[in-house]
Amino acid sequence: MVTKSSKRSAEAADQAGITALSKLAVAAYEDLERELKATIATLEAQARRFETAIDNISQGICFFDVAERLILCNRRYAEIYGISPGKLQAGMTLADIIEHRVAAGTSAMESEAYLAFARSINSSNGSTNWTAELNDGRTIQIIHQPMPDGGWIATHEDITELAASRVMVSERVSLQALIDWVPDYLWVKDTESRFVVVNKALATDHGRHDPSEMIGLSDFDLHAPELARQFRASEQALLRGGQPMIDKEEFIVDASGAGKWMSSTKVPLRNAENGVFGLVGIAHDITQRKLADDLRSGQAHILEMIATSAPLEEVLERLVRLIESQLSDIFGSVLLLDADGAHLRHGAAPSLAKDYTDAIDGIRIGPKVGSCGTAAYRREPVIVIDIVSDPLWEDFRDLVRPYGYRSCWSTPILSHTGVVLGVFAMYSKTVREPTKAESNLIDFTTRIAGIAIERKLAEDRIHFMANHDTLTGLPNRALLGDRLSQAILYAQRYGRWVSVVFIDLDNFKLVNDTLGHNAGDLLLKAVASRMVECVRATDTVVRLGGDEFVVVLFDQEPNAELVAETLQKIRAAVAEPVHLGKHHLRTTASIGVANYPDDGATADALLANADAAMYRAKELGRDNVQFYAPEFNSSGHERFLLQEELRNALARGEFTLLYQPQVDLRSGHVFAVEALIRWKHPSLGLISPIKFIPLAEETGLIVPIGDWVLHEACRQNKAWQDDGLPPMVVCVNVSARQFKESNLINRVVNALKDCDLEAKYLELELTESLIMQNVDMAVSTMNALQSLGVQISIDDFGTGYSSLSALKTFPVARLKIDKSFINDLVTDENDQAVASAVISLGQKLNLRVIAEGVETNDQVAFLRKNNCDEMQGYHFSKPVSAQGIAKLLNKEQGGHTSME
Ligand SMILES: Nc1nc2c(ncn2[C@@H]2O[C@H](COP(=O)(O)O[C@H]3[C@@H](O)[C@H](n4cnc5c(=O)[nH]c(N)nc54)O[C@@H]3COP(=O)(O)O)[C@@H](O)[C@H]2O)c(=O)[nH]1
Repeated sequence: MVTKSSKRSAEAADQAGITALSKLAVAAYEDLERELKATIATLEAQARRFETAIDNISQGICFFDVAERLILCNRRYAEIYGISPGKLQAGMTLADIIEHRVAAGTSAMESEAYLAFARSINSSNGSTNWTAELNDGRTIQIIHQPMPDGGWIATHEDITELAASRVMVSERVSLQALIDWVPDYLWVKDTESRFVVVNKALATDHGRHDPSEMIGLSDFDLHAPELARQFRASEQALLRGGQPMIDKEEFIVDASGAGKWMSSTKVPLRNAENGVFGLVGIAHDITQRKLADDLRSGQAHILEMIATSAPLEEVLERLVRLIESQLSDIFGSVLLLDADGAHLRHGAAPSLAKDYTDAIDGIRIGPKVGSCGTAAYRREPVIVIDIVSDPLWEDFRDLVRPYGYRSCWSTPILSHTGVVLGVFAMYSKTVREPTKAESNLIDFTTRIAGIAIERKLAEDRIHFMANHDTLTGLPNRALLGDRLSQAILYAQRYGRWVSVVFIDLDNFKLVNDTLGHNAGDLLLKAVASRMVECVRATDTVVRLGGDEFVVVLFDQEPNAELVAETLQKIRAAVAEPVHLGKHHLRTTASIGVANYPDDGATADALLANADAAMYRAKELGRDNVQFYAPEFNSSGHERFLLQEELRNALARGEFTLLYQPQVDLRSGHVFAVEALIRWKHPSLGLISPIKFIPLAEETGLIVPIGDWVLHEACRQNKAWQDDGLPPMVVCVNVSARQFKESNLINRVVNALKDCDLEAKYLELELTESLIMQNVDMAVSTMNALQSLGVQISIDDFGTGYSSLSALKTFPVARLKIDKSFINDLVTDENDQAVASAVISLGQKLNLRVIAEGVETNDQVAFLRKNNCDEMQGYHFSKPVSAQGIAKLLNKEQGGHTSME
């Protein structure tokens, strides 16, 4: 039971309890509040740390509640979407934020579409990873994680660059297979010239098994530094300038060490903003085309060299170098076959060891002389695969060993007529046969080398012919000037003499005319080689033409006697008989000498003076030596004066005629006279026609002078007849110039008419050489003269070039054997041969033959014995005046002067 006190006390106790409880409650609340504050502070600190932390991560992050309100987002999120952080407040709806993004151009889609999309992925169970392609071109990767309360957390990462590389990588992966099929090099490089994409061809040639091994490498990892620098420099320029490089030829060395010519094209790569972010390259191996081009242009160049007469050594060297540039491990060599046809001489071997080429220079060809000597000998290619074991090289193995050549393929170089000109050889340091390409190049080289060598030989021949006499092989006039000038320079420098010797063979023409040109040629050759034997190798013997020679005695002691000794040697050598079958030909020489410096300072002066001296030798009866004397040349001035005098001589009546009788050898009676002109100069005295007739010819004065002779001879002949002397023929010499005058016939007709002389008493003497100048014209003029009744004879017969066939057609009555054949008739077999040949020729052609210059009984006896018809000469009478002839004929009529 409950009492009052107990109730009160119970109530008091309740009050105290309540107070205590309330105190406790207050205390508990305060504790709680403190704790709560502490907790809140802790939480706030955590929240700040969290915010700081999420603000510093590289991804954007955002939290949304179930009502699509923003709880939290970091700074990166604001950055990614281009919204100022101040605008992004907690509590903003997703729709608001999307509006901001649309406005900033950083939305992937329109607001409604985006909201729908966000809600759909938020309603899915798990997280969603997706990429948003923003309107501004960036790619954002978003991982959306729904929360159990219906809100969500999402991270946003800008993966634009990554996406690009991913594209590249994925494209690369798909392209790789494709580009690996391409045989050319294909690659992509970044802006640092590092390979990003490489095809198999490029990787393999640069020693990489897989193209991926090349990624990240640069040219410095593939090529020599210099080449790599060049590539980098050009690529950097291309990347900077943005201009492509098209088909540039570049030389590289690949991993195997082989050199290659590439035609490279490099094009800059541009992104959407047109910025250059790399380059793509493609390179095509043009080594073969380049070699073919080089071969073609090298070939053309070599042919041009040949055509422009470049030195043979240069042509051959170029040729060998061209071949070597086309091949690897090949050393070319050209050896030339010597003129003796037995030895090989160095031609060109620019890459062979010099000691080796020196050692084989001059090697004799033969059946077992390595590759080259054997090829030249056999006239066929000799392919030695291994020098060490091939028996052909047995004798040369030790020679070649130090140089390491192991195979040698030699092919003869042939002329177009198949003559061996040399050999072309390819040496290799490996034991092998030639490849097809090498064989083709061997064919090409031997052909071109053949052309070059043949051309050189032809040029040498032409040069030799231009400077030498073909008959004797002696230098000719062209070379004379050069040699003489050199000799003068030398003599000038060392105080020596140069002797210039003019040599003219005496009566050479006779040999030619009587025994034929072959005999003449043999005589000239024999005489030429004898002259060469008489002088030193440094002297020069020149044939000027015909029977004229010049000897230049080089580096002479200044001593005329020593020069004379050499000349006497030459003279004696020339005079030695030359045996031609049964004939023993003998000739003599008229020699004139002029010495530098006494007789002339120049080549021309020395030659002119030596010539003048030679003429003096001729004048003095031939077969002698004359040293030049200044007075010889006064003849030039003399000639000039004479010419002036000659012009007036006719008007002044200074000419006169002498007559030389011609005698019939059988009856001994005079039947004709030859009219011979004389010039009686008032102060110079009697001048020989030998001196003035050539001058009259040269000046044309011979025409009026010849006219005067014709008239005077006809007049005198008629006068003799009128004086009662027995009628006879008067012979008048007609010179070449006169004969060519178109009105010669009229002149003759006039002379006969004026003098009232019957034509049959006039005979015209024409020289053989005059007739032969123009046979047709001569024959027609002779026919015209003959039809007048005038007789014609051929003077100086034997000294010209009449052919028998031509002679038959000449309307001539007589042949006159030149007196040069009569001079030594008794002693000289040749003269005898000529004289008797002319006599028998006359008999055959039914022509009378007269010998002129007959002086001795022996000559007369020979002529009679050989049935010569007539003679003229000092033996019977010298040329005499007209009165002298009258006296002589009167005596003859009285029976006192015949030859019997
Ligand atoms: N166009 C003309 N030419 C003429 C004329 N008159 C002469 N000539 C030619 O001049 C050359 C020299 O003549 P010339 O000095 O008169 O000599 C002649 C004779 O004197 C000489 N001869 C005669 N017999 C002998 C002899 O026994 N011994 C010897 N040493 N000489 C002799 O021969 C000359 C005659 O020669 P050719 O005429 O060949 O018969 C001479 O070429 C004359 O032709 C003229 O008017 N016109």
